[in-house]
Amino acid sequence: MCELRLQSLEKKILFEAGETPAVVYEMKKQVDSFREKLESVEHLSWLGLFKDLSEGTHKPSPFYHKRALRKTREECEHVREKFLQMSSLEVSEGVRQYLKTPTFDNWQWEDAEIMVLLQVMYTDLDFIATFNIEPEVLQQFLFEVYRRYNNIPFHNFKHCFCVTQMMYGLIWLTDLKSKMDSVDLLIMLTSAVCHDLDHTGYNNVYQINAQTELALRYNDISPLENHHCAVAFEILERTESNIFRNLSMDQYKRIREGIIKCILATDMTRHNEILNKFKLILPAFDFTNKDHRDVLMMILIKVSDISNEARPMEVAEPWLDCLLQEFYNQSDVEKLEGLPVTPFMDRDKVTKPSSQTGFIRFVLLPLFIELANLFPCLEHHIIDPVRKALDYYTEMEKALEREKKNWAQSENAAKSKEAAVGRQDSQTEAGPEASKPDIQ
Ligand SMILES: Nc1nc2c(ncn2[C@@H]2O[C@@H]3COP(=O)(O)O[C@H]3[C@H]2O)c(=O)[nH]1
Ligand SMILES: [Zn+2]
Repeated sequence: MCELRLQSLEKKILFEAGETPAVVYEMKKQVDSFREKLESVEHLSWLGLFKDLSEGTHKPSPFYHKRALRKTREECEHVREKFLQMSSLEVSEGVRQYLKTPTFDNWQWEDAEIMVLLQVMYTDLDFIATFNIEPEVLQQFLFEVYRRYNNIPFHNFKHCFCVTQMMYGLIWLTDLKSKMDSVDLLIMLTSAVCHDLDHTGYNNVYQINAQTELALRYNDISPLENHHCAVAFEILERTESNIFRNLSMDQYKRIREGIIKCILATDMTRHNEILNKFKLILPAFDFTNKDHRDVLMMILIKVSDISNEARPMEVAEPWLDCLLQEFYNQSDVEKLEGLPVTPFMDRDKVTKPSSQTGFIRFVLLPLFIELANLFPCLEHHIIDPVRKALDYYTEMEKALEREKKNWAQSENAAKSKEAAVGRQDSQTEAGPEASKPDIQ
């Protein structure tokens, strides 16, 4: 409204005075800046900073604007400066060891520090020395990766870090350094770093149903995963951020093939296909067999990708809140746009515990158990916490059911009481005659 009025005023003045007066120019600037502020902080509503006025009315309301996902230049420059300042500092031995465990708490670290921790992983796996990666190139690569993760609730830079950190932890816990060569390990870590680049918070089903640019580009075949992978190689195309620039052509080819395989394996529609392949080779698993190693690498990135529940409850639970925010947002948008609504994302159908008990029982545990068949030490590190989480959410689900039942009962009791009072009132209103038995 305000903007329209300004436009018409501006036109009038331009017509009469020949140029835009300073006062109108100033007002225009203020309107622009206010609009920008509104759009760029809209996504923060999931933090509870903004009230959703439609709450309780079941009116769908997307909580972040599709245009406001990208990081601003200022934000990136600020983090980059901090990262570069910190990158020369020595990270203590205690932190380096902690970084190798699934109990690591990502919420204690800000983005610039996370970039330093990623640098530590490349260093401590000896990649810097083995593949002759220059520190500035690794820093530029990590910065480009940071820049191309969007400001969305779940598939953001912190998720990229968690997946990479779990992969890093699994490599150490299972002593993969003694079983696979450095190229494979480099493929695994870098795939984890890049696996969700430029995710916009809307899954493949949405991309396909909404016929987005990505779905059109990739013919509905894993549009997101293909995109994450393409963005990874866009970053690696540039000499200044190409951490593989000192490798031989053959090594580069092998790494490219490996990264593509790993990132494409994160499409959950391929879950059963990949898990069944792994189950088939498991009884005679052979680390010298390339096909076996390839399947294991796909399983490891899949496990890392969905491993939040393998972490301590204080770390895992906030991640579930973030995931549900992203799910609910997608289903709200689907409702608004008249697209089929993805059932497991629908706020009218899914609760926190119902989402988790099903996911843990039917997806997480069956996958994790197979990996632990190959590496029994993982039972304690990643399966025990997942079982605990399952108990926790099963209890929460029961409590919720009880509450629903109690609520329904008290609602019914209130209704019958109201009805009884209503009957009494109507009898009194009709007067004593009305309550007399009919004697005719
Ligand atoms: N319900 C539930 N789904 C999860 C969890 N972690 C990962 N996922 C799902 O698994 C999917 C893995 O691939 P995506 O990142 O596309 O999207 C992820 C979510 O849909 C979790 O803890 N709970
Ligand atoms: Zn992911």
